[in-house]
Amino acid sequence: MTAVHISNVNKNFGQVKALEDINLEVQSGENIAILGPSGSGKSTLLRTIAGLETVDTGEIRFGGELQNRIPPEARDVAIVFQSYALYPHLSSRENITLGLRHGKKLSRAEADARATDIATRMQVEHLLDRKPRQMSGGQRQRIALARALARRSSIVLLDEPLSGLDAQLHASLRVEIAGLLQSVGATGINVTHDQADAMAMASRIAVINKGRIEQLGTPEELYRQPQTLFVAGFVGTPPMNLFAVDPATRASHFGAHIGGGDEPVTLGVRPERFHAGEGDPRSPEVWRTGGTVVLIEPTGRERIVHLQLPSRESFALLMDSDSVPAIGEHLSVWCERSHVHVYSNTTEQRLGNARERGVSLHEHALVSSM
Ligand SMILES: Nc1ncnc2c1ncn2[C@@H]1O[C@H](COP(=O)(O)OP(=O)(O)OP(=O)(O)O)[C@@H](O)[C@H]1O
Repeated sequence: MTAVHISNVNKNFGQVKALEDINLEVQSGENIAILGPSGSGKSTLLRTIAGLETVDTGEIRFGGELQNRIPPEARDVAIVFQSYALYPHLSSRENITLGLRHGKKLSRAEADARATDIATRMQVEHLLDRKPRQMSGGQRQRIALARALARRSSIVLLDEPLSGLDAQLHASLRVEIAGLLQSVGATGINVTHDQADAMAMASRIAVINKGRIEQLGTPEELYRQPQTLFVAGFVGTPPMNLFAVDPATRASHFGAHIGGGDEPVTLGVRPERFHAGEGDPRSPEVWRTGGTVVLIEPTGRERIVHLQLPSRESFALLMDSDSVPAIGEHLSVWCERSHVHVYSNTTEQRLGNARERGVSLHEHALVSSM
C-alpha cells in the first residue's frame, strides 16, 4: 500500500524554485532517504509533507487521502529535527508525554504508559527523569526520537537527525533508528546530505538537486548506473572521475576520442574501475591512459591515488596498500570500455556506456601533449 504519494508538487519562494515537479511514492513500512546538497530543497520537501509548508501546485496524499488542506497537527506524521527541539525545563518523560496529552488528548496514565513503553524499547528508561542539559547529544537525540515514535504516527519524518553527533555515535544511531522504524512498522522519510547515512538507512534513495528529483533508486542502482551527471558526481566516495570531451577536436585531454554522433559528452569512470598497468594491448575493449602521481590518500584498506594529466586535469584510482607508486612517478592505467559511462552535456542524462555507445577511446591526445 502507498503510504505517501506526492504528485507534481511545485513550491516557489519568490524567484527561488524550491521544489519543481516532485513525484514520489513511498510504500507503507518503507524507509526512504531524500539525499541532496545544501539548498537542494530537502527540508522544504519534508516540511510540505508535514504540512509546515503549503505547496503552490500538486498533491500530497497519505494512504490515498488528500492532505493539502489538512493542518500539520491533524496529519498522521511525526517529525524529528536536527536540533533536538526538546523543552529544556522538562524531563524526558514530560517531553515525551506533552504532545500525547495535549495533541493526542491521552490521559496522563495512558501517556505515561506510552512513554515507558517506547523508552523501554529504546533502552533509555534510565533517562526518563533527566532534563536535556543532563544528557549527552546522543541521549537527547534518542529522547527526541522516542518522543516522535511515541505518537505512533504511521509516517515518521527525519530531518538530518544525526548531524552534530560524533562519528561513532552517528554510525551506531543510524542503524538503531532504521531498526526501530522497521520494528514499529512506520514509514520513514529521512532527509540527509550524507550519502553514507542514506545508504545505511534507506531501501531507496531519491537524489534531489535544485528542487528536482534527479534519480530514485536503490543504493546499488544509484551507484552502478547514475542516470544524470549530477548523480554521477554526487553519489560515491571518492567520487566518479568526470572528463569533458571537447566537441571541436572530439578528444578529451584525457585521451578519449569520440567515434560516432555529434553530441558533446562527458565521460565518467569510477576510481575502482581503473587498474594500474597496460591491460591487454590488443583488446579493443580496453582503454589505456596514465598520468603523473600527484597525491596519495590512505583510507586504511586501500589508497586513493591521484594522477595528473598533461592538461593539469587530475583523476583518481584506488590501489591496494601494498602496490603504491611514488609521487612524481608516471603510472599507466587501464579500464574496461564497458565501465566508462557516457553522459550528454546537453541533457545531462546518461546515454549508456562507451561500449554500447560506440565510443572509441584512444590515447593520442594524451601522447601528443606530453
Ligand atoms: N522560507 C524561505 N524563504 C525563502 N527561501 C527559502 C525558504 N526556505 C527555503 N528557501 C530556499 O529554498 C531552497 C531550498 O531550501 P531547503 O531548506 O529546502 O534546502 P535543503 O536542501 O534542506 O538545504 P540544507 O541542507 O542546507 O538544509 C534554497 O534555495 C533556500 O534558500
